[in-house]
Amino acid sequence: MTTALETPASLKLISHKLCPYVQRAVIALKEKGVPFERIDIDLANKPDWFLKLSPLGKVPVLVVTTDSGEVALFESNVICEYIEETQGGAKLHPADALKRAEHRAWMEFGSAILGDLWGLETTTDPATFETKRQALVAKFGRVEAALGAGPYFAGDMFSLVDAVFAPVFRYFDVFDELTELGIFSDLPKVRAWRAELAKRPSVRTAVGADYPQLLRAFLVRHDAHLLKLAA
Ligand SMILES: N[C@@H](CCC(=O)N[C@@H](CS)C(=O)NCC(=O)O)C(=O)O
Repeated sequence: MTTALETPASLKLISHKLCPYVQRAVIALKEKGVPFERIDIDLANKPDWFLKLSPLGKVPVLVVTTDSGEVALFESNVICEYIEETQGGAKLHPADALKRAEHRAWMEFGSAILGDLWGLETTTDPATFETKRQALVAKFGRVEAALGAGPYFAGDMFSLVDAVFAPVFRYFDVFDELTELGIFSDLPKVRAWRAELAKRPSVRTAVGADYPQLLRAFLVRHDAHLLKLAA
């Protein structure tokens, strides 16, 4: 069935520079070569127009304008799926339904693992910090076990799983450096995958060379207790 939504006239991504959920949508758009407008907002002082658009008050939101009007899509994985379904360019999902479902499951995993990190960020107790750290190490161990020969999650094909995990790794790298999480030391396939993702032009544009510096400053400002835990 063809609907008006399948031919958007314009795409506007409501964004925050440091948000790894936004970055996965940017990567998908860049991989497809789709023109879009990016509007950064201040999450500490959300504008009213944004709160009207975003049911959860979270970025990203993709505002899709068609002949019938505007639709504000939220949830980054849903946005990525919409981009994949409606835009030409390289395919970012496998053609096989079972493989595609597997990929979607790993996209969810990539979101959940970010949530686990944020649970750890708010911890002030060293014992809880260590328990959560070990849980993360175990989860990345599952990622290691799921990886094949590379260079990407699905071999030669860059997919939405790669788009989801590339910003996750960039986020963890900064966090790892500040707190000595030591998550990746025994995970050679994850390390190799992470290095390949960092080279990808879409990832470099979406995450930006200044990202580690900006995120580090943000974490130090908002999560100063972590530095004490790591000391
Ligand atoms: N499940 C959401 C998560 C998005 C999310 O947590 N975004 C954060 C920034 S990285 C946000 O907007 N936080 C603002 C808030 O919660 O007030 C998605 O995948 O899009």
